[in-house]
Amino acid sequence: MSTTRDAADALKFPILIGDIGGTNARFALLLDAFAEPKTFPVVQTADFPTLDAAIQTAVLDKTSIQPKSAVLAVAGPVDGDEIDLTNSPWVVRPRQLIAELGLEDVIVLNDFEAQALAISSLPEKSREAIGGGVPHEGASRAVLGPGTGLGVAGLVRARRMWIPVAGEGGHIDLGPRTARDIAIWPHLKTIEGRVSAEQVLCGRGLVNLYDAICAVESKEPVFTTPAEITEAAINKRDAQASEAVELFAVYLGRVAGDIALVFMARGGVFIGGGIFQRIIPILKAATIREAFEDKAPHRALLAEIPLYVVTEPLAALAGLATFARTPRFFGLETTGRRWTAA
Ligand SMILES: Nc1ncnc2c1ncn2[C@@H]1O[C@H](COP(=O)(O)OP(=O)(O)OP(=O)(O)O)[C@@H](O)[C@H]1O
Repeated sequence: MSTTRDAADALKFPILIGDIGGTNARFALLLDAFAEPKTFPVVQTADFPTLDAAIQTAVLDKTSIQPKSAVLAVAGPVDGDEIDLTNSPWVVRPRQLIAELGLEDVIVLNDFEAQALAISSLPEKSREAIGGGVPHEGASRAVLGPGTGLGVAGLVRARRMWIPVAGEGGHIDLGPRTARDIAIWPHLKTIEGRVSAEQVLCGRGLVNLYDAICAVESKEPVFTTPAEITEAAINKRDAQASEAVELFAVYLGRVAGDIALVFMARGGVFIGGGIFQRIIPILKAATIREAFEDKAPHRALLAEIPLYVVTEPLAALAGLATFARTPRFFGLETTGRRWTAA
């Protein structure tokens, strides 16, 4: 059973923070309210049988600091005392973490809440603008992150707090817009007949898009992983891989524009996640920007909204750290998601 303590109740330092994706897990320790987080090397979830083993090996065995609390963000719905991860066999058991790691308090959030927390205070050096637009300081923001899946969240400003809104926005429909799209769409693998955004805008989605382009061109696909496709595109070794990466960015710009409309995100739309960071050198900003703004009858509105790529790989950890230090600045409901030692 989780307790009903409020998020505004301060956590005791040192605080272990963790961003646990389907592929990678990133950890840091927060010694006090002012120190920079002490980060640890990124680990692959597949390399450890359990989360507890990963924390023990990747963090606790590397330091003499004993955390008193933990704030973990996981890719999966947080319900109950056993939290399954969507794309990994790990199960998060907060009661077990408290008993075995000597913690007093554990908060488990959704990974896209963490991305939303990250964009509340992302420094300029950790982002790169795609085209124009001017951020409105007190306005809402939004974040999209293609990784193992496609995460989407809004960050709404109300009552002098930031309120992360993490839904399932990665599963909205993605439709064709250009003649080229119309040629490609029939070849995309669907989910129960739908081309959802996540069918295209994530690691396996990039492979889906590449395969569809090969089918249109009557070419046998030569690559099977997202990394092979981006590597071939970066080195200009393969026309279909290059087009797949270019269209991936265009479609992401298109969905980012939709999300901007949903949240009226005059504070900016941010693209996070590992894949986009890897393809920054070959991104064509003008075509992504055009896809973002192509939203009649609201083109003028979109033209004012900034679009950013998050360039800091540990942005979510920084967001979790900001929350862990000052939970009262965030409207985050932790009922059923905060566990305390008896
Ligand atoms: N060089 C690369 N180019 C493109 N995609 C890659 C590359 N390397 C890994 N990927 C893909 O990126 C995805 C993992 O994304 P990311 O690095 O953001 O991990 P993650 O944080 O665990 O993701 P998530 O939080 O969505 O589960 C996987 O689908 C992987 O196949």
